[in-house]
Amino acid sequence: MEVEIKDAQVACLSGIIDLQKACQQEKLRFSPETNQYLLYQTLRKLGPYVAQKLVSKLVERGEITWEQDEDWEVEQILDHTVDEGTDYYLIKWKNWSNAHNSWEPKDNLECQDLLTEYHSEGRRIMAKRKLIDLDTVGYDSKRSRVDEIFRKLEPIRKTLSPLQLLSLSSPKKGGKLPLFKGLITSNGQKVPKLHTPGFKQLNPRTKFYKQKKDEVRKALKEWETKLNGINNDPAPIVVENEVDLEGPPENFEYINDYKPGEGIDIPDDPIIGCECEDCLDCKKTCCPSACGSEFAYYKYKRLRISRGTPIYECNKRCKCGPECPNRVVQQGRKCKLCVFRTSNGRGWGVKTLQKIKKGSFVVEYVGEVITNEEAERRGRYYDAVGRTYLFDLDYNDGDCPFTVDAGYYGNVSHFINHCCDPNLEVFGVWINALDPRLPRIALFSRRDIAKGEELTFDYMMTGDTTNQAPTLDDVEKSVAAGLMGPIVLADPSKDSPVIGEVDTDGTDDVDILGAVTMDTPPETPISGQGDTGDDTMEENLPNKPVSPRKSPRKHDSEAKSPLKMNMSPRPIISSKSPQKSNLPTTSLPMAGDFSSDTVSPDKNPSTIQHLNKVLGAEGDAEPSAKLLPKSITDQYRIVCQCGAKNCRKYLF
Ligand SMILES: C[S@@+](CC[C@H](N)C(=O)[O-])C[C@H]1O[C@@H](n2cnc3c(N)ncnc32)[C@H](O)[C@@H]1O
Repeated sequence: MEVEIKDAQVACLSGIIDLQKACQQEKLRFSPETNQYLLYQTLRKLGPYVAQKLVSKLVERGEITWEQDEDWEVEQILDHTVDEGTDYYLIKWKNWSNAHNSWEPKDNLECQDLLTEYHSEGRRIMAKRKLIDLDTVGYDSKRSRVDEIFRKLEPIRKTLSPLQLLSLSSPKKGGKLPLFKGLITSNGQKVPKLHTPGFKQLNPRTKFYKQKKDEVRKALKEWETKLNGINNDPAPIVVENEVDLEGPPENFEYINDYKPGEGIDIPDDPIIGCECEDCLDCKKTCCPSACGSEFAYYKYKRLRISRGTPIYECNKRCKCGPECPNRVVQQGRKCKLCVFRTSNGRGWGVKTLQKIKKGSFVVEYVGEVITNEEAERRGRYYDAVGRTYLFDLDYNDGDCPFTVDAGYYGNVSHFINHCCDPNLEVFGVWINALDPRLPRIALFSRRDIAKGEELTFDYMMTGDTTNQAPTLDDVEKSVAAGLMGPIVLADPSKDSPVIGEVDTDGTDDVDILGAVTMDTPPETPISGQGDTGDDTMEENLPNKPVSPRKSPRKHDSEAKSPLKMNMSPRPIISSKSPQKSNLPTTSLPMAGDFSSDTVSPDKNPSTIQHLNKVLGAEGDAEPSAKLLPKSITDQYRIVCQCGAKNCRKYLF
């Protein structure tokens, strides 16, 4: 498919280089905002180390000039390490905060006096003492470095194009970049630094790396304990990073339930509940039916409804007790999950530490419930940093007054990544809050999931119809096969429907009842475990719609629009906005680990204050807002790294 930009034609999935070349051929130029945006994104993708090298090369060639200011003067040497025969020093820069301290190779330093002083006995002891204060600053330094490079390009970034920058890294032209010396001079000559290995580039065999890794492990263990102290689900959370030196995210607070944002009231007092003796037996009068929907679960507490059907669970006014088969999401996550560091640049992810049967409730997506307007505002920031945690509650045909933001307050679902072929499915659930605009978001397994598999859902929730309710035939087959507890999310891509069975193998599993058999048994009793009773045929037939009694709005399962992540695509060529589906993108040639070179929302000084700073009133903006003006931040697209065969290439 092609996109038309004035007279030029470029393939819609063009990378930045092709796009720029095509534009050059057609004598089209990027608008300054777009160029600026692309330049910033390019620097981020390259990471501070490579970016600095390339910028230095341009300075050296005289193609750009560099702001000569008071930066880059060594104030103090704080530490020393040797990596593969090269001496590195941890530098505190004059007029820069500790967050900008960096490791520099000896060759780049021209401050012999300070080096001599450092190596004198007394100085070393002082430096060691200081180092303790600096222990936590390392994670921020890479991001800051890219921002600083970009900031210092300010006067010339309208003329410097990302293509010009990237062309320097071509092996044909440059070969190995010569080491650019004289970076820090004591005689006033200041040029960009070049050789600054960040933590992730340090050799994992060195003493320094190992020391840092131990610190990260310790910090993650502490974070895990903290999370589990707050988590009130029956199953615990494990945290693991076998990939890099990323520590616990900052500015993330664990919560168990929705946190109402400013001016939002989440009702918690349903006006009516059911009077059933046994909710399964009186499905026609129980809560789901009264709300015009279907009974969502089998007695085994696994789904019997198809994608898009609203779930109404029994609530606090209902006569039934906690064992009621219509109380599933409200009983919390029963599956032991692990927050782990992904190895392909997707940051953190979540994997299951137990097998999960198809149709089981896995986890709820919680966060701050905010208004549409606030979501728009925050969305600009998330777009700019290439991450989003916004989830529109647009259950009712695009009418979306509320959004859930799990960016700063969330549970383990905050870390669940997107996949175009996901193993989780999103359902809207109403329990004690019956306001149709305020469903809870529950993630259920859409197929059997193996122990250790990463959990994912489709952020776009596009029109995949593979998850349908079972046909009567499916059910008859499963009953005839003597299998108990038919799981209803039949997968038409397979010859026969997938059937859930009662687990008897004693392995870690979410059993047919949606309850868990774990290494460590859950604290709460597992209700009805081992119940092998069959569901009736009638139970598997779709309920006839009845008039809503309890909920103000009846949901028509045919016409619903699914809940989905809020990631609005925007044009990158700012002058003319092509149609959404034809937008070019910022796919860059180097796939960088975003943890190391992007601005991350969880690295910022505070949550709302930070957002207010970045997105605050026009003219009153902080420097970071200048880095990413609205016109730029509106144009971000994230390249999907899910690796699925049917990958749609972009996260939106
Ligand atoms: C809800 S967060 C998921 C957790 C996130 N990985 C983290 O470290 O906090 C969503 C963000 O994760 C990243 N992400 C999730 N799925 C991805 C995918 N398939 N490909 C690339 N990035 C992905 C994107 O930056 C996205 O905006």
